Amino acid sequence: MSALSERREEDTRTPVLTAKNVMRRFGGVTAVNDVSFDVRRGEILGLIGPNGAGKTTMFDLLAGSIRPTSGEIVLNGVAVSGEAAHRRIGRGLGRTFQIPRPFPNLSLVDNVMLAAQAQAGEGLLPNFLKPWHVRAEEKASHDKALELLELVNLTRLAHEPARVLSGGQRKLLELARVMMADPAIILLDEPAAGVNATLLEVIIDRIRDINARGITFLLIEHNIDMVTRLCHRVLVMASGQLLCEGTADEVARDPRVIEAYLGGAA
Ligand SMILES: Nc1ncnc2c1ncn2[C@@H]1O[C@H](COP(=O)(O)OP(=O)(O)OP(=O)(O)O)[C@@H](O)[C@H]1O
Repeated sequence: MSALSERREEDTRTPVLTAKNVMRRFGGVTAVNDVSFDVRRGEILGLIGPNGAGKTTMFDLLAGSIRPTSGEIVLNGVAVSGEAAHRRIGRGLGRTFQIPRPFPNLSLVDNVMLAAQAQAGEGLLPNFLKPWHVRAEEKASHDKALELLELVNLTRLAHEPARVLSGGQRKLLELARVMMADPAIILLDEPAAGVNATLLEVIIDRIRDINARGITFLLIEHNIDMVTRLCHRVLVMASGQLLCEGTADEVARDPRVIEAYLGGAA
């Protein structure tokens, strides 16, 4: 085997994202307590657990909106715990939010293009110095935004203002926005929440399609049907800790998981 192909093989085996003994306290509350896991390259990994389990805090830690009290986050082989969220986007991490907030009066295509600008941290000076370069970049960005809107079935609405979108369509737009940065991994926060049954099928279908292009997913989801249909593997959190992992069927049968959900409901 050549050095190059060995390197490639190694790359595909390196987890995209790793949490190592991650802990996060808020005052007296330990929201995430000594959690370790890998997100394997190419998989769709689910993160489930009852309310208050620490899932959103874990996402915030992975994406860089908050720092761990202790422990380490490794993204594509690089320790990133001290790095800001926008640096992690540059390293291939995309994140969607439970309640997407597009610019309501801008068209869908402008919303997607703006995501790229925000991600590149664009300054005024380069634009002033090289206007022709900027025009070419804008054209490429516009074309890419249209392609991504097609990928998420929103071509028909590309030039409509984002305010006309339903909750589910906003989630699809968010997916297109996140794809502008060519992520290696996308963290999806409750993609099924507030989405009608028809659009849910479109979202499941689109996530599968994007995953088939080699993009890894980690998703928080309360809709167990969606988790069962989409996820290759599932992690369960409860009271800040990782309770177990397995296929959706395995974790659904695990007495510790049943107890955690029943305990939460009591
Ligand atoms: N900024 C904060 N300040 C204080 N406590 C917090 C903060 N963020 C989260 N917590 C606490 O940390 C714990 C975990 O919350 P988190 O939102 O991560 O859970 P979750 O699993 O995402 O819940 P849900 O499914 O309801 O969204 C909870 O007890 C919560 O009250």
